[in-house]
Amino acid sequence: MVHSSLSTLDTIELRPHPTARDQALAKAEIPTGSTILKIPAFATVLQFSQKGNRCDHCMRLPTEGQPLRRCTGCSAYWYCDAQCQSAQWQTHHKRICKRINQFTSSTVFQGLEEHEKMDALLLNHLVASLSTLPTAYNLEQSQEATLFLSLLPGPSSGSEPPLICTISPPPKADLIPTLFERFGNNNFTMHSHLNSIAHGIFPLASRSFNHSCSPNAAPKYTFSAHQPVIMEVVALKDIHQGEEICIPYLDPALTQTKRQIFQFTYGFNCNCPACLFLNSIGHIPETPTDPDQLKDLSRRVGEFVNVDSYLKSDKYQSPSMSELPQDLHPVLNEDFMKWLSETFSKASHEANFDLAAESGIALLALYLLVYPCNYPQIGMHLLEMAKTHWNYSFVISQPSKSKETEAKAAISRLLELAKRVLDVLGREGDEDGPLAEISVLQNLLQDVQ
Ligand SMILES: C[S@@+](CC[C@H](N)C(=O)[O-])C[C@H]1O[C@@H](n2cnc3c(N)ncnc32)[C@H](O)[C@@H]1O
Repeated sequence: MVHSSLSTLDTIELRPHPTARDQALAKAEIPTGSTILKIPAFATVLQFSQKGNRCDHCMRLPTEGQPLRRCTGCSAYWYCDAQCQSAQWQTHHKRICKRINQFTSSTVFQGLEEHEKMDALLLNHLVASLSTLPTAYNLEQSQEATLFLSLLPGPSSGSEPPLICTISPPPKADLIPTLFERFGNNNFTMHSHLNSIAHGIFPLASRSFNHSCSPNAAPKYTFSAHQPVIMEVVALKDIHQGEEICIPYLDPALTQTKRQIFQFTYGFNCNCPACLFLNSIGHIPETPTDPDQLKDLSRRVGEFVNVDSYLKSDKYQSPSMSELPQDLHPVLNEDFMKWLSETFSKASHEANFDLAAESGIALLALYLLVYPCNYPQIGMHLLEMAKTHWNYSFVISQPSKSKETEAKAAISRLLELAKRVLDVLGREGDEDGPLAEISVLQNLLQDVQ
């Protein structure tokens, strides 16, 4: 049975899928950049690295002159102001405030891996909020709760984490395992400008979207005062009526590890063209260690992908991964992307411009090969390339007039491409993100004499 909150959506409808139960199909034409679904988080938990840096409720960073206020009961949760604190108190904090410190310092909790600790806290936030329903744990009183229970369980999640809150009456014995077996399969890692900050539950999105390594849509997260985080699923390209809408469950660049993660965490094998091709290769050759061979691979992947044409022409079409010749298969090794990314970053910071330009182009080529067009990683990298070019041309060196004109044109093109890609997903996450940065740089570029 399709849940009522889904049947009322005017963008998608669920249809049976051969192996994934259902799939979300576009009800009408969906243009690039449109919002397909917009929903608030049902339960969230901040990553430990973000604790005390962001509000535990709305997840915004504090504004200048207004430090976060700490819960005086437990000292373990931080809020923008009384409104955020009160909202979270009502939804779940009142059930856990007194016990949270004892819980997090217990040997059971301390013995968990980092991600298990996050799951434990998220589960507790979820259970505590179900206990605050008009009749405790009567899930029929919450559309989101019944929808969460209707989600597909993961293959095996291990033993469920301990609970903090003991509510009277306690939940039925099978509720906690039933919730927890849906965690691995359905929870989202929430991010701001590609940095992960929290985990969250968004039942309607979980019920709707299957995975693709070449997704036509992606989730973004927006923060606003006193509200739970909002997830928006945005079309990365024009989606035709009847087409399946898929999002990425994992970074498509995880060429070697994603297969295992799909099997163990999600319980399926991805049969997208890229995964079928990667499976057909079997073992991806090691990345060479010889610097000349690495340089040669970097140059040739750029040629294969035709990065020059991407940078110059607006009619660029990236080649399919399956066309990659055998002698270039080592570029698909995750170590190669890691090496390129580290080389680019180090060279940019050390103002080694030739190396930064060379590795930056090769990394862009690899991104064009593994990511679909308009994927935010591509836009973020184009912005980094523009900033590196800027630093070299206008901060570090004193260019001649002709070199300056050349540099301005190259930087301006990189910024234009970065904006074009990032505009598709649109503003998300924290204030002053990459789109704001692009606009500042574009204005500054106009001022360069
Ligand atoms: C978050 S749910 C997606 C919604 C699901 N189709 C449903 O009907 O509820 C995730 C589960 O859907 C299935 N799934 C998602 N993407 C898939 C894919 N590309 N191929 C096969 N199964 C997939 C897997 O069982 C996975 O664990």
